[in-house]
Amino acid sequence: MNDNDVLLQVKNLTVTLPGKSGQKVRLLNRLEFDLKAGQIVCLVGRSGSGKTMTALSLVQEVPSGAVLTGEVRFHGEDLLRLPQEQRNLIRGKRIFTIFQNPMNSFNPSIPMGKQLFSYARSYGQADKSAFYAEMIRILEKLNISEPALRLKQYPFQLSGGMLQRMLIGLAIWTRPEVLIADEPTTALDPGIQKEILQQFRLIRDSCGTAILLITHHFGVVAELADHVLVLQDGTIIEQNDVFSLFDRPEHPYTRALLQASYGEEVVADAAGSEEPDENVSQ
Ligand SMILES: Nc1ncnc2c1ncn2[C@@H]1O[C@H](COP(=O)(O)OP(=O)(O)OP(=O)(O)O)[C@@H](O)[C@H]1O
Repeated sequence: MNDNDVLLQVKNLTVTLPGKSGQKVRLLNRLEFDLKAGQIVCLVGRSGSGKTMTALSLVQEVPSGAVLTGEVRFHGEDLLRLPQEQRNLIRGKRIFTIFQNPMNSFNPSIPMGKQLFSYARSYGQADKSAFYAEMIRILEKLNISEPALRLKQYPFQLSGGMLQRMLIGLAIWTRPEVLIADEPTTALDPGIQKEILQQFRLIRDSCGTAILLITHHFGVVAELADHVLVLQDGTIIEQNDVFSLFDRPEHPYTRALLQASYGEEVVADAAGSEEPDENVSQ
């Protein structure tokens, strides 16, 4: 990897909200980092440190009233200054996002397969049966039972964990240049978590996708990350390659995070969080 491989370059990224007494509240403070082709970057930090806000900022989806400044350069072009139409062409296929609540990503009144194919068609996939066959293969790998049936069902008929895997499946089908995933496996059981993380590695290896993965788990970081960003109160207080960060964490906050998760298994978070009933609303 060299500097020419930088796909996404974040400079001075700041998000402010108007506060009660007229003072501005900074939710993100001058973030600077790069995502290179084929690199997995993990973003870690305590709850409320701004991890989700960072992901939202990268695709210009900050809450209403919030002001986003700085630069998010994709192949050198600043997304914050691109016309909406051009941004929309990049978002979705070239930059794919997986957020925590998968229900928000789907239209509740359209069967899963139909909306997945409609997405695929908008990116040039004309052959419906080839698309279904490929999606079914991907969904099987993600441990979705009866994938052909699931594609006929509506989102409300699937559990949250299944919807999340549908979205992850679509990301795998898409082979994006950049994948931004906010705690994508938290709600899933340990075996499935491992498989999904493995799939992320495969996308990276086979397509050179740059992945920004938000996680609470240093076990996941140790297993997947090339580079780590540590966020505290909206500021990146430390970033380093994964080996250096584990060997020589410089900031006391990073050391505290590492200590708190010392001995944690890769999938410890999901232990005991069994996936809910698949046919929630049937
Ligand atoms: N819609 C919103 N409007 C105003 N402030 C918000 C909004 N969403 C988040 N915040 C604030 O932004 C800050 C960062 O929140 P964010 O959700 O990014 O944290 P996080 O690190 O992702 O936390 P968690 O690990 O719990 O998901 C917090 O102070 C939060 O209160």
